[in-house]
Parts: sequence; C-alpha cells; structure tokens
Amino acid sequence: MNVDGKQMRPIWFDNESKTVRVIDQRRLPHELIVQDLTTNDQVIHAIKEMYVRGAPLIGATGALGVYVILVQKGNQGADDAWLKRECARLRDARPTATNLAWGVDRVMEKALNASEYGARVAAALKEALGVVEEEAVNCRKIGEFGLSIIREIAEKKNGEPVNILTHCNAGWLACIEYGTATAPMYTAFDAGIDIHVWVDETRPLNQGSRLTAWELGKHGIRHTVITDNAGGHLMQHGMVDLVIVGTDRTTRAGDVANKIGTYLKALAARDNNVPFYVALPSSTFDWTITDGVKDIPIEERDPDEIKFVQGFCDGKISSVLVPPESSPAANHAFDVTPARLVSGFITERGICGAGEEQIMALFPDKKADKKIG
Ligand SMILES: CSC[C@@H](O)[C@@H](O)C(=O)COP(=O)(O)O
Repeated sequence: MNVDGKQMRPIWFDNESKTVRVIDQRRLPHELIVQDLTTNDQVIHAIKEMYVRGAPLIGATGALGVYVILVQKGNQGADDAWLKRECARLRDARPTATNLAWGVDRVMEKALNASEYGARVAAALKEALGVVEEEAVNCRKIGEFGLSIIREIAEKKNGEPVNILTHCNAGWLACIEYGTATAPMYTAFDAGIDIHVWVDETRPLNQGSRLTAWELGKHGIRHTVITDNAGGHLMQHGMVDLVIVGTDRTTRAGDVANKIGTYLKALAARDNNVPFYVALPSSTFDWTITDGVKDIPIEERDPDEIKFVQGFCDGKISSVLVPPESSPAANHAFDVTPARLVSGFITERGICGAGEEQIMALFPDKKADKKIG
C-alpha cells in the first residue's frame, strides 16, 4: 500500500540480496524500521514478538520461513527429518492463527517433494511467493465483495456517512495488501462512499490505535480512535452502522477467534441490531473443527504487556508501569465469538451466512479432515 508515495508491503523477498524483509510493526506508527530475517530463530522471534502479526501475514511469514530454513543450513536442508523438525518449531511460534501452520505446511510439502537440495530451495521459494501473491489477491476480492454491504447501508442513509467499527488491526499490515476487515473500507472510500471508522484502541498492544489508525490516515479515511469499551455506548446511540473485524481462526461451523474483546463487540452489536461481519481469506478457516470455544487454542502472552503501557515520548519509544508492580495480570490474547452472533463472512469467494452449511456451500472443495488445500 502507499506510504508517503512509496508502495510498501509488510513482508517481501528482496531479489538482489535473496533476503526476506519485514516491517518491524512494534515500532509503528512512530518509526518505520525494516528487519532482515535470515535464520529460523529470527523468523520465530519476529512472529512471537510481533514484528509481524495478523493471521494472513503470519501465514505468509511461515511460508517464507521454510525458504529461510532451507537456505540457512545449506545442504542439510536435504535431510527430511531435520526440515520437518525445524518446520515444527516454526509452526509453533504462535498458537491461535491457523494461517501459520497452513503456510508452513503448504511450503514444506512442496519442498519435501523435491529431493535434490537446489530444487528444494527453488520449490520452497516459488510456493512461498505464491502464498504471498494469493493472499494479496484474496484480500482485494474481499474488498470487492464487502463493498456491496457498505454501499447498501450508504444508499439507505442517503449519502450520510457510514460509521464502521473495527477491532485490532485487520489491515494491510496484518495481511499483504488491503487487509481483510479494512479491504471493504478502502474499496468503499475509493468508490466515493463517505465512511468514518471507529477504531478500537485494542489493549494491551494497541494494534488499533497504532496500526489501524495509521493505515487509515495514510489512505485519507476519516477515523476516530476509541477505548475498547466504547463500542456498546456508540451502538446504543445509533453511531455505528456496521462492525467488520478480521479473524485468526474460524471453524467450519463459523465460530470466530479474533483479538480479545471481539466477542463483547459482537454481543453489543446483536443487542443493538448492528450487522457484525467477519472478513477472512480461506486460509483462516480451520476446516478440521466446529466448536471454537472448545477447540481453538487461545494464546496467553506475557502479563507485562498489560502492566507496562508503551508509547512515544521525547523522540523515543518507552514503556511505563501502570498497576501496582506486585499485582498479577493475565493476558489472554484472543476470544471466540460464536457463529450465532455473526451476520456473515466476507471471503475471496463471496459473502456467506455464518453456519456450516452456508460456509461449506461456498467452499465445497475444502475437506473437513485436512487443513491444506
Ligand atoms: C487480518 S488479521 C485478523 C486478525 O489476525 C487480527 O484481527 C488480530 O487479531 C491480530 O492479532 P495479533 O495479536 O496482532 O496478531
């Protein structure tokens, strides 16, 4: 996407140096720092520490990570057992987003099918770059399909601005381009529809106020950062026409894992008759499970992310302690919104209702017993 006149993605392969490069999202919006990933440990660290984050981007990083693994150890990459072990380490870097395992497994299988080392590296790079480009296209399509939802509301409102609420960052920084939840916003804005976005700050790491606000601002989209608890109040007062969020893992029956706090937004939306849509590429569906509350692993992160608030002060990023130092904190990073609270899914194949039948009708080629495909 365009950042001050320069086309940027959050991850890319630099052809000249043959290096995988990422934006270090921990520093945004105050510093734009690019990091090279040249070892599996670095890729794992970048995913765990959230230089890269957001389900589709984690998937793409996992995919390119397999290439990094192969190149890092030279000919040792010809050893199947070693490659599988390293891929397993990478796959485990974060537990909730299903895209990570999907991206790693897809590229690993291609690599394993090529026996000779050079062919293995080439196959891995080709497949990983394929994943990156596919996800960019998928997000563009999500934007095209999602436009109809926003247009319909705009027509009903006779040109009054459409107020959309979103949680966390499901923008191009979390994907490759366009984003998932933000893609319909970009398409609507570019089509001349007047939109305004309520941006949940998304404690504790503030992906909303740091990243979504930055992205929308760069695109010229009107937006307002709000506290995570403001959504219900705004909905009660008719100030939200539509909620669109992304997801890290969605079961084939339509239960949605997304950033902690999403479930409460869905409850408030239902109580106030506000449509609640989830935007996702097919790589975020976990075709193997139906019960999200029971079966989706929820990441628990370092409590210090809650206790210390990070911000930009005197030209540098610093953190300050908020609660009493001795108070324990618990940092559940995601929650699950049951399918019954979801109005529909916006995917690269179109929009569908939030039930197993409707989802599988859109994706009849996806097997319930296998993630890849
Ligand atoms: C298009 S990304 C959808 C989700 O991945 C996003 O909403 C989210 O929850 C990201 O969580 P994060 O912890 O920042 O990786």
